[in-house]
Amino acid sequence: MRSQRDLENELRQLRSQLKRLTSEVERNTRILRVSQERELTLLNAEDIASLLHVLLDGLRDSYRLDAVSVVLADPDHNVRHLLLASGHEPEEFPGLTFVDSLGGMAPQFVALTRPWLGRYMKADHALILPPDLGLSSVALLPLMHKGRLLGSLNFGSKDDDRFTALHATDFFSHLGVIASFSLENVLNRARLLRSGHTDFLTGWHNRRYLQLRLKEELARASREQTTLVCLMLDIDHFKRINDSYGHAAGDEVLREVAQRIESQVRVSDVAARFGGEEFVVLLPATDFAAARALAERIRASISASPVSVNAEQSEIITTSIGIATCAAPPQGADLKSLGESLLARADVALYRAKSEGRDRVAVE
Ligand SMILES: Nc1nc2c(ncn2[C@@H]2O[C@H](COP(=O)(O)OP(=O)(O)OP(=O)(O)O)[C@@H](O)[C@H]2O)c(=O)[nH]1
Repeated sequence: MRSQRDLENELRQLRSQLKRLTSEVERNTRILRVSQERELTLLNAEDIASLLHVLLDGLRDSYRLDAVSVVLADPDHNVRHLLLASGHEPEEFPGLTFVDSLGGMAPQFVALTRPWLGRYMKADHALILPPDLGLSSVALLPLMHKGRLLGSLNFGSKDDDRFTALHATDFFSHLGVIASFSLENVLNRARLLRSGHTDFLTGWHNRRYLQLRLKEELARASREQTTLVCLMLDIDHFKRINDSYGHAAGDEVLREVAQRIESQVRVSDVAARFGGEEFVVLLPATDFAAARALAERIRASISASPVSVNAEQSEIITTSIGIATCAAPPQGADLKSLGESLLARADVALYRAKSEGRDRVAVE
């Protein structure tokens, strides 16, 4: 039979075990509650800026992290412009980095389809989480949309054991999915607000408008039996402007280039910003010789005088231009594929102008 003392000992042990378990359950309940609250805040974010605040500051406080960062692939600067259009500068969000491509940011990005947890290595992770914070472990959560890696949400801790390859990653996967969904949601809301036919940066028409007008102009060319010419223009080595002077300077250059093109074309021409640093001009009822002369004038007007990149500095900007022509389409022609082929041929010519040395006009 067990003695009174044994029983008392056992009871004491049980009590302390119960206390430990209760506090563990309480802690887990608290973490679960905090996680659920955070997830709701993420899902309810109404705009990009609020979402970024929740991701960067909210998650850091809720999960008591030493650092949080977000890296987003934004090669066409679309996300940055949506952010600017909502009245916020990217610089307001320390911890947010935009890149043209994720490759080279961290070796794990090559195949980041699930969260990666492990040691913080300066050589591998300095571009995504600052090396001067004394971080010891990291969790990299992929931000995906339709199977494509859009970026990553990154957690850093000074604690070696906080994120290790031994940890279960279900919690992080779930959070990554919620964060990705919330990001796509606020981006779509912002895009909707700005949909329409105007390019926010230059005030020019955008690609959607160009595609509509292209079909209309081809229909007219078919009706009136005239030729339609397409100029596709791309700024040379534009990445260098962004890299040397920053994104805002790059934007200024884009605006100035748009103005210089505009000053050369007729009101009846259709000019649009086609993509990042690419512009398209459609010239209805124009013959090839006139179109080529105009392309040369545009090219010369852009490189003729330097463009200011900030209050003190300016740079000579050059452009490459590709020209393609569509002869009067026969009645009943497939205008959609004619339009696609015209743009594609202008793009091939543009590519040739680039490969032949840039700052020139090339013909299909
Ligand atoms: N500031 C700014 N940069 C943009 C925008 N859209 C695209 N870009 C940048 O434009 C650059 C285009 O670079 P690339 O396609 O490598 O071409 P490039 O440097 O112009 O070189 P080439 O075309 O080969 O002469 C990328 O760095 C984009 O991030 C924008 O709206 N604003």
